[in-house]
Amino acid sequence: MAQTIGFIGGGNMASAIIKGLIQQEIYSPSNIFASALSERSVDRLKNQFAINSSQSNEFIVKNSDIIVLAVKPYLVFKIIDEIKSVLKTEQIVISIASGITLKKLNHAMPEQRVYRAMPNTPASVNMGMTSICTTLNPNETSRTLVAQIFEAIGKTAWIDESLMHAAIAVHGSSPAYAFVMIEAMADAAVLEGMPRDKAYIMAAQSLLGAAQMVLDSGLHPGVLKDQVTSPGGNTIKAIAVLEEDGFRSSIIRAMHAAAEKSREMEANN
Ligand SMILES: NC(=O)C1=CN([C@@H]2O[C@H](COP(=O)(O)OP(=O)(O)OC[C@H]3O[C@@H](n4cnc5c(N)ncnc54)[C@H](OP(=O)(O)O)[C@@H]3O)[C@@H](O)[C@H]2O)C=CC1
Ligand SMILES: O=C(O)[C@@H]1CCC=N1
Repeated sequence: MAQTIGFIGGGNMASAIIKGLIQQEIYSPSNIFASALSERSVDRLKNQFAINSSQSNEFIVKNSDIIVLAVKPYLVFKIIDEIKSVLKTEQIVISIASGITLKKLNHAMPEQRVYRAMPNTPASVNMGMTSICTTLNPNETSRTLVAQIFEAIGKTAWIDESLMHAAIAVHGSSPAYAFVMIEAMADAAVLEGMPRDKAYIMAAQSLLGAAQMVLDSGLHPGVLKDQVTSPGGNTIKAIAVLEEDGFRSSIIRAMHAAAEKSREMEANN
């Protein structure tokens, strides 16, 4: 494992990864660096994680073996311009920004070993999913280092860059769809009289369990669904309403919209 890791941008996604890395003892807080724009965020990073935080991106680059670009996509090339003079040859740089291609990253940092990754916020509880791609050759040793970081905080997949739009839709953005579903399920339970605090736990735990069954059993989700739906029972009544209301097609259209937005961002950044 590389000795130090630095995040340029210390917001939601960087914080989720930092939390996971510390919890899994992959890096000690003293070996993690992170920058943010505001003093308030710099203080939060220091107070929350006891890491080295700063408003200076140069400070992060100078102290880190691996640099993670974790700013909003429109800022990525501005930041690269800013840190270019202090970047070391062959330094490992991972961009997690959506819609920023390897072609453009490589062009902006020709001397560095560049990776593009799409993580998600469940990294904060070590249940992340990260897709990774690079143009570096298959036996490049830094691949292992990069994979180790994300494997420590969840599952990883090496993908062709052309699949990044799908990856963003299916696991980058999808925690948000799940949170909306949990909120809606809890509201429905509250409507039926369940206390709200219990309702959130019940909704979240049942989705967590269902997801774990898909991963552990290897069974088709439809088979697992059939195991819940007793003939003439409660579940099939609910499924019938979901189908009437276009639940599946709504998800498919929503994810297509996320992927389309990603394509648009690639074209414009
Ligand atoms: N959120 C998510 O679930 C996911 C996000 N991503 C990608 O991660 C990236 C970051 O997203 P997210 O964490 O949600 O965004 P946030 O807005 O939460 O975080 C952005 C961070 O960048 C900091 N920042 C802004 N300008 C600068 C600057 N000039 N120098 C250094 N730091 C700066 C901000 O500082 P301050 O706090 O002071 O404003 C903030 O800490 C995006 O490119 C996004 O596409 C990828 C996968 C999932
Ligand atoms: O919404 C976004 O643009 C980022 C990328 C995936 C999750 N959040």
